[in-house]
Amino acid sequence: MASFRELRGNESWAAEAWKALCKVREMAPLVQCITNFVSMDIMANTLLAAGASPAMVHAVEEISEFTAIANALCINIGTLSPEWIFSMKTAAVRANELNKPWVLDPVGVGASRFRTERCLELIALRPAVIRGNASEIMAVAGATTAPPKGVDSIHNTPDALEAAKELAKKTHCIVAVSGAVDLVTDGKRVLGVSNGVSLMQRITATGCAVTALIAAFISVNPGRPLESAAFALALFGLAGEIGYEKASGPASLRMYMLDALHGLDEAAVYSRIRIAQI
Ligand SMILES: Nc1ncnc2c1ncn2[C@@H]1O[C@H](COP(=O)(O)OP(=O)(O)OP(=O)(O)O)[C@@H](O)[C@H]1O
Ligand SMILES: Cc1ncsc1CCO
Ligand SMILES: [Mg+2]
Repeated sequence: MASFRELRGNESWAAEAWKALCKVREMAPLVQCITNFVSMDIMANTLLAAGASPAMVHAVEEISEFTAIANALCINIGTLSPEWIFSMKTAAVRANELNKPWVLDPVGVGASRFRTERCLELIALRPAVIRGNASEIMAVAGATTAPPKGVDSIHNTPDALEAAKELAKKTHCIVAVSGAVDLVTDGKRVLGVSNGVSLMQRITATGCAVTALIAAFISVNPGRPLESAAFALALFGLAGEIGYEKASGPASLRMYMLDALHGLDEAAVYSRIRIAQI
């Protein structure tokens, strides 16, 4: 196989994605997750399958000590309640104090005033990455006033591109929009990731899981949040593609996808990662 430096275009993205995955496997970053009840299982299993170490810790009494030992923090507003919001904000502030990266998943934002206002307050605390589906990113950016369909998207990622860029510029966060082609932007550059299978949308909380994976990838490459987000999305999508080869529906896809993420090897990553600068 050609050396990393000789590679160009998609092959060089693949080489970097592989390197990033190896680093996650080597360093096994501890990812603190304050996440919704639905997602806890698949999120923890996704992090473990990728080689990271998950911990679902949300009691406010523990935040000061726990965020201090975590390598990254994932905050997800899926099953929001007032006590959890307090934990989320406390953890985000603690992560900022300690210079640890944190990512935000704005699940179902736009569905209620409570959810939208709390989400905007969290964004004001400056996550490294905001990852949502197209409808969520458009709602956060104020680009749609149409009520969302709960936690599912009613838009495609190209519909959200301008909103994502504006949001990234305004907030100084990386914005990642998941869908058939995932889009990741810092407001200027845009990376498109076309790995994945549509059946992944039929498994609850795959989006939540990939947001936590982004946190793991950023923690091992803190200077490169844009690329780290793209690598996590691409590798998770690739695991979905490989899992799909054996799956007969969403339940078996969930199982085979986790197996595929655990077993991802250099050959598969080099030949199948699809990332492009748009
Ligand atoms: N049409 C599609 N084709 C291929 N992959 C897709 C498609 N839609 C979503 N995905 C992939 O599925 C994963 C979950 O993305 P999705 O946009 O469904 O997240 P979400 O709506 O936030 O999900 P959840 O709220 O259930 O966690 C991502 O890895 C994404 O790339
Ligand atoms: C189904 C569901 N409801 C709140 S959070 C969640 C997980 C997918 O976002
Ligand atoms: Mg979601």
